[in-house]
Amino acid sequence: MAAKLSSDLRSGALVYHSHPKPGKLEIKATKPLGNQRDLALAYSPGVAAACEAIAADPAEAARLTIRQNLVAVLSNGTAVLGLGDIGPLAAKPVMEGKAVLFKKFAGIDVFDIEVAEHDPQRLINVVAALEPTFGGVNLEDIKAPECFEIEEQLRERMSIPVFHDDQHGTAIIVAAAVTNGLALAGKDIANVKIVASGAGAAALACLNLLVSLGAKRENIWVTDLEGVVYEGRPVLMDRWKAIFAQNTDKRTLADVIPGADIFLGVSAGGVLKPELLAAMAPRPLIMALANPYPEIMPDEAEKARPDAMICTGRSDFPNQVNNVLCFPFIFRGALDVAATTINEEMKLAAAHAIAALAREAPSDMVATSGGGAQPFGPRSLIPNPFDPRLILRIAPAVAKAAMDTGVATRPLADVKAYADSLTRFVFRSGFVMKPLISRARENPMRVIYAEGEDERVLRAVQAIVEDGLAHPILVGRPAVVESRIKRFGLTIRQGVDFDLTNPEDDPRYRDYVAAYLDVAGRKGITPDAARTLVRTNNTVIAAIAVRRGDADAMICGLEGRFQSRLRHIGDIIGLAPGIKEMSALSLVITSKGPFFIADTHVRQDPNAEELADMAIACASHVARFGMEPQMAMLSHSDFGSSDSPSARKMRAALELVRERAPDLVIDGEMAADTALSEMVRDKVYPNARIKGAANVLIMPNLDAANIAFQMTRAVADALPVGPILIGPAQPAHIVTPSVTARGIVNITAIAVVEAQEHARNRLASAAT
Ligand SMILES: NC(=O)C1=CN([C@@H]2O[C@H](COP(=O)(O)OP(=O)(O)OC[C@H]3O[C@@H](n4cnc5c(N)ncnc54)[C@H](OP(=O)(O)O)[C@@H]3O)[C@@H](O)[C@H]2O)C=CC1
Ligand SMILES: CC(=O)C(=O)O
Ligand SMILES: [Mg+2]
Repeated sequence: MAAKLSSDLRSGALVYHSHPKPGKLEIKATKPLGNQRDLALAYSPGVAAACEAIAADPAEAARLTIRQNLVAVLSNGTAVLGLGDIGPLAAKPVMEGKAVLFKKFAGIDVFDIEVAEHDPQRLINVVAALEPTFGGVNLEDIKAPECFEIEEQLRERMSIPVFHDDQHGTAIIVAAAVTNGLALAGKDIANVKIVASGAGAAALACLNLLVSLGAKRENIWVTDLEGVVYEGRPVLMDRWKAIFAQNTDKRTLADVIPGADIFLGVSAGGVLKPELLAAMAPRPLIMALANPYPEIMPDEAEKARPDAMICTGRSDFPNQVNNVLCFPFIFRGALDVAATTINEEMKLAAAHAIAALAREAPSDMVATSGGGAQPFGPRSLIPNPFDPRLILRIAPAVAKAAMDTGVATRPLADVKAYADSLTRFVFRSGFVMKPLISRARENPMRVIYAEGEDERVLRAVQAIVEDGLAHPILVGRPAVVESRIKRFGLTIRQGVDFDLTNPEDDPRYRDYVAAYLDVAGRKGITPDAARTLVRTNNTVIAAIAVRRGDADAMICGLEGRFQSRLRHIGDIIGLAPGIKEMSALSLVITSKGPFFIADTHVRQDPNAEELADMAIACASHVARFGMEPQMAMLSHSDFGSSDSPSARKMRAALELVRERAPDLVIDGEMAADTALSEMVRDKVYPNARIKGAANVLIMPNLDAANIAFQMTRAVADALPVGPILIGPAQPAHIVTPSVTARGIVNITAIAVVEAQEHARNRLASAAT
């Protein structure tokens, strides 16, 4: 008997589904509906314009409605996971689940549709009639053999992709796992023996795709509820199964499994008994993919065959061979070129992209998803579902295959630009960071990382090197860095991809001590203290490297206190001309857009002068993101409504900015809602200079700034970038201990672009 769900998982899942409100989905409006005019545009009479445009040209539906991004996840509930024919209502949680995965992994909107219809022909009519609603149809958990006929007919009748996920999504990911598993075992697909348990939707589609990859039909043995599928079997046969019928007197799974290189289980929990594994070929690939209970639990399989590579469909074991690795991305690619179908070439392109991705070094984002980030090997034959590169690799490959085979009705002008644009689904910071990432790549500078042994830095450096953003220098002990790189399965190499400064043994040690004494000797630092610090304090080492020109920018702060890091940077690197004190600008990316907050980390209670300096300095940092700064001096007071000292301070700061930088778009003093909503602002002070939502919020003091920043992060699930340190003479940034590897990549791009500007300024001043 297969293991059942643990009571902890069962009760956790029921709470997850019922709280805080029932189900996993809701409909969200994407347009404002706040006044009479919005109503007239969204609905009658304005909506008629959109209707008439589509009536005149149906292609306009892609521009004026959600259709091109909307997929039906449709089931009649006849083969729900491995739970069987539990009916359409009980299938609804699975369909809602698929909808969430489509949205989460590929930004595709889904209506889940559960149809109470067993009759294939009537179901076909229902689905075909839905064509005007959707850009694609994902058929789900419809049992074999009816599912074959249903899909076949719908593909003929409909001009949008119809894709039975249990067949083809599963087949694609199985093909990728088999490709990689056989490569590791050193076996050729043409010679391997494959034994399948299950002869339904998933099994037959997987076997067909394996045959197109080179597997020999005579090497494939299929079993189902009746046992071995053999020629002339009188019961439970259909024309799709018959393709794999063998001329044999073998009748059971136990009869056919000896010598098998691959066990493909897409049937039901617990059907593969551990004692059967002993007779399998060396280094067998065991795919126990029934959900939620696999044909054999991995621990049992491992005990019986320690040399086996084991996959399941579940997320709580390594090697999750599940169609979630495919369906969001194959639809993304198909929808983005308005493909009329998903054909064999598109499926093979997806399978190859998935197999190839697993062989790349693991991604930093997988490490933070809790899914583990194992390097390619028997326990990591295929990518983790949280691997952000899935969409970046699969969707463009599929879109290109659709274009190459002539089924794309809206071909892409530039596949590379399309692939770049997909980063918006991966990194919430992707769009906002894009201008800086592109500029960093143009001229990567040397960035030194004080905490060069930290896992997040190493994972970030892998991404930075792959993306060509910077030449990293790690402060760290070579043996530690080396062993961690190996442990995390990264491919970066010292001396090739990054340089190393070893605090315990660097030939420049004496010079660094001398350089440190040069700048800090007059601040009470004795030579003895300097020698110790230059051996033990990695922030000091990184800062001296920047000062001496051994690096162009530094990043520190993964551990320790912000203020002590700041002091070292101030002492060693010093302040840029015209800057009296440093400050910190933080970016938060929310669902309503990005905005900057200053000063979130440095100055306790800046006066009007200091606030004005800070606002002017912030503007150039914001401009690097390709945004026009719309700045607001924030207060509890709205345009003079209060005369408190802090309101007067913000008014005075505004006046100073206006004198010193008259072109800056800035206004105040104003409350936060006045700054963020034009509608509110129009009521308070319609003549304000800023337009739309302010994107730079200058706060009256550190408490206000830091609280606003942390609250936005927590309440709005906003993504932070920074803090960006403003004011050091050369680029230096202090991240916070909660930073992720992606956060380090982002701040690196910022530092590189700053360093490029410094280099240009140095050249310009040398020339004059
Ligand atoms: N990991 C993944 O990504 C995926 C996993 N699956 C899993 O695969 C399984 C099958 O799904 P699907 O193909 O859609 O369903 P189908 O109903 O189309 O097929 C089920 C097949 O399994 C066979 N079967 C059922 N019980 C047993 C048993 N005790 N012993 C041997 N064979 C059995 C059936 O035999 P018969 O033909 O005789 O009725 C049938 O051939 C499910 O557990 C599902 O969760 C499916 C899709 C994706
Ligand atoms: C994963 C999936 O689609 C299934 O088990 O049915
Ligand atoms: Mg399914």
